[in-house]
Formats: sequence, C-alpha cells, structure tokens
Amino acid sequence: MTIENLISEIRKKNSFLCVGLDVDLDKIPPFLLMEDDPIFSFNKAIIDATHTFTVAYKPNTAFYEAYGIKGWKALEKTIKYLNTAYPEIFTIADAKRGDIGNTSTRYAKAFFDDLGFDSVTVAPYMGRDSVEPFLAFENKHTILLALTSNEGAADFQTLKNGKEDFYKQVLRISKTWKNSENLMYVAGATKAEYLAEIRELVPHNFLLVPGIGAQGGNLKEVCKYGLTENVGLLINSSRSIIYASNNSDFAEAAANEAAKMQLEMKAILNGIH
Ligand SMILES: O=c1ccn([C@@H]2O[C@H](COP(=O)(O)O)[C@@H](O)[C@H]2O)c(=O)[nH]1
Repeated sequence: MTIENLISEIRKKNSFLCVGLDVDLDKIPPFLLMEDDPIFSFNKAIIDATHTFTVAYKPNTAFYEAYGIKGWKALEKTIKYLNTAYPEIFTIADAKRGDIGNTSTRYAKAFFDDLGFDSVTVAPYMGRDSVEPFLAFENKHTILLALTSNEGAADFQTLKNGKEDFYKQVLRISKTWKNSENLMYVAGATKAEYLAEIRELVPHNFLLVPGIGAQGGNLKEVCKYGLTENVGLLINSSRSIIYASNNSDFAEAAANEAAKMQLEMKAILNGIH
C-alpha cells in the first residue's frame, strides 16, 4: 500500500487507529476454544466488528509463534482474510526483525511477499545493512524501533552516545539509508513528551505509537506533539480493545472501544481538542 492510500483511508474514516491482534487463548471467550481454529475465529470476529473504525491491524507475531505451526497458520489466514475482505486496510507484522543482510532479505520476503503484509517492525541495532533489505521493497514499509514504550527504553535508547541520545541517532542516521522514504518509526505513547523532538528529526514520517490503553498512554498528549498535516500517526491499542469482554458479546464490546477511540480521533482531527 502507498502512503497516499493510507492517508486517504485515514481522511475517509477520520481515524488513525490501529487495532493490535495479540491473541492469547487464555483471554479469548472460552466458547471459541471449541472452534477448529480459535485464533482465526477470534480475529475474524474482531476485524469484522471493528474495521469501520480503524485503518490498520497489527498482529504481534509472538502471539502466533507461541502456538507453533497452528499459530503461524492462523496468522497466515488472518492476513489473507484482511487482504481479501478489507484490502484498503494497512497491515503491520509486529515481528521486530533485523539480521545480517542476506538473512534480513529472507525476513522481508517472508513478511512482504509470502504473507503479504504492508509493513514489518524492525530493530535498528544491527545497523544499515540489516535494514536496507527491508527498505528495498516497493510500496512496503519498514517500521524501525526508535523510542519504545517500555521502561527498558531507558537502558539504551535515551542514553547519550556522545552528545545525542541513542534513539535520536537512530532517527537521524536511518534517514540517510537507501530508500529511507519507506521508513516509519515506533515511538511509545508512554513517552509523549519526547514526540516534539522526534518530530523535529522526522517531520514527515509516519509514527506507529503503541501504549494507549493497557499501558496508560494519553491520546491527546501524543497528538499534541506527534500530529502532522498528513496526520502522520498510527495509534495502536491491543488489549484494551480486543479483550473488552470475554463473553458472547466480545466483538461488539471491541467495536464499542474502537468506536470511542475513533470519535476522539475525529474530534482531534477536526480541531475540537
Ligand atoms: O514500544 C513498543 C513496541 C511494540 N509494542 C507492542 O504493541 C502492542 C501493545 O499492546 P497493548 O495491549 O495495547 O499494550 C504489543 O503487541 C506490544 O508488543 C509496544 O507495546 N511497545
């Protein structure tokens, strides 16, 4: 998907919400466990109920890999379903990959060509040659971890390397890489105050912002510093939407949570806040 298509979908829906599909069989409604493929059944119901309020879905691959081959098949069915039923929706494989060049190329092929995701999250630690193989794919997007939402972000990312924080060097240096126009960045909602400085370094790139909902981030704060004239934000929320209920009304409850967030986003986009 092109960035222009993503922006047009955001404008059409007045939403920049990304629903995280982090499926945990201990948290889904127990009656779904009788199904042939409970993970896919859960995802399909959540997607069908929430797609009008959201512009992106983000399965975190850990939640599928944890169930072995069955989990990977459910991930494959989920992305095929999204690409067939809702091709206008942006898809993110939250896989946090990155390795020596020839290995990164295989990761990129797996997520972009084989599975058909629009984007994949990538760790920057191994540097340019570990990321450029992902960037080489046309109309595919590499979402580089910059400033993550967890406490451990302080262990390396906000440490000064010379005069500059490490995460700022990730932003600045990655902009010089080949096909860097295909870069987006992860910036945690729990560190909204850093977004102003992030925006100075990457004024035009989309930011994937996890940490609203279960991790306590604040949507208005994030928007205050992170919004651009092309919106430039994808706000992810996983547990607070998909586990809003674990009864027979789970999909409706998820839709209600997504609708609430979309209304807030619409108000922000229309300048009411
Ligand atoms: O900095 C980061 C990077 C990734 N994540 C992932 O996003 C979701 C958040 O889930 P919630 O249930 O909304 O907390 C999850 O898949 C994380 O692994 C992140 O939280 N922070």
